[in-house]
Amino acid sequence: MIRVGIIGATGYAGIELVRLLTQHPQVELAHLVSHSYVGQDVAGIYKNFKGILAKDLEDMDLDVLAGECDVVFTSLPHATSSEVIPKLVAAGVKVIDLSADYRYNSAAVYEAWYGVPHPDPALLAQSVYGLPELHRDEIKGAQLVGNPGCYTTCSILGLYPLLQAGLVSPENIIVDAKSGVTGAGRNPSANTHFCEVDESMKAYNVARHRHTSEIEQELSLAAGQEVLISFTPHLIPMKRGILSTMYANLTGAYSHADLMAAYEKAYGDESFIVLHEEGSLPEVKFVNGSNYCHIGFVVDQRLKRVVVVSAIDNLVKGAAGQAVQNMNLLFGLPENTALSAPGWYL
Ligand SMILES: NC(=O)C1=CN([C@@H]2O[C@H](COP(=O)(O)OP(=O)(O)OC[C@H]3O[C@@H](n4cnc5c(N)ncnc54)[C@H](OP(=O)(O)O)[C@@H]3O)[C@@H](O)[C@H]2O)C=CC1
Ligand SMILES: CC(=O)N[C@@H](CCC(=O)OP(=O)(O)O)C(=O)O
Repeated sequence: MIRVGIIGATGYAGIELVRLLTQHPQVELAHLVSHSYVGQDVAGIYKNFKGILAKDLEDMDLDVLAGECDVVFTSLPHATSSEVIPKLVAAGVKVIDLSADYRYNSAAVYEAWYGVPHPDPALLAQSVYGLPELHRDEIKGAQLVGNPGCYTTCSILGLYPLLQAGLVSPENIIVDAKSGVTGAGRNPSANTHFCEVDESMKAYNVARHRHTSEIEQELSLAAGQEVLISFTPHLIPMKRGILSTMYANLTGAYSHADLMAAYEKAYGDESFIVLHEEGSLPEVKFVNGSNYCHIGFVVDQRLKRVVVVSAIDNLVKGAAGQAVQNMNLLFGLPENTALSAPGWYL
């Protein structure tokens, strides 16, 4: 059995990890770490676990935790993860971090977008970006995986094959994305209060959201040249789900079938990518509760442009599910172990 520890287990992404891992046949939930709920049973905080999981939350010494686990998931805020991870890595345990602290290839880019110097550039250089569809082989041999962000997973997966095949121009790409409110975490704020969000919809952090840099990092690798994008996130009144609508200029007179061939080449064997046939587009209700990313697109021949639509559940493929997918890779298990259930739909 794989002995798992989760730091930040009572946050929205952390508790989704707990939910998914209770169904994993190879996992023993060894330690659930929390600062705010020490000594309390997880089923007393999240009552959906009543009768299913009885496990007290602990505040643990990191060396003891590392010694009693084979892998530790850190599901903490940015800049908090990097306070604990160097110690865990030094103790020899595998770490999958859900924050942004180990996602970047460049400490300077992290500093520019997060406003703080990276605390450990040497460790950042050793970490692997945990998007299995793009970096599977590197992930298998990693000790530290930087699990991608939610908007970024949805957007990169939607555009990557077209840039890799040179079917769209790397210039003037627009990513317009909408997220449910769990993307902002469990701590309530004025912006995420029910009365602020319900029956409304708003763009935020326009032209300055930090996920811009993460999407650009991976799309630049795909295109083999620098890609800069316009990225506009929106908050909408639902709990889960992300829908990205992306606009890119075609480099030639390509048909739907031409572009579909590039997607099939890139994703033909992928367990979690679902390509929609011509005339069908993704919706968040198709993916919520699941680890799948649905992708569909329309070729606008009039404007020589493609409009790509992709959808994920921010808490699953956008966070905890993808982290479990990475764990499966790290331990040589079938990648879809405990993750193959379809979305909830309703
Ligand atoms: N929500 C989402 O859709 C996604 C989240 N992520 C990332 O995953 C990580 C966790 O996110 P999420 O679960 O949404 O966040 P939450 O705010 O819901 O949970 C974070 C948890 O971290 C613990 N914590 C420890 N130290 C601190 C601290 N100094 N300040 C606040 N919390 C602290 C808290 O638990 P306790 O007090 O018990 O220790 C808390 O429950 C973040 O880095 C986030 O950016 C990534 C992709 C998607
Ligand atoms: C709706 C909402 O607020 N979403 C978050 C993104 C959540 C996410 O993916 O997380 P990382 O912070 O780990 O990159 C935001 O815009 O900041």
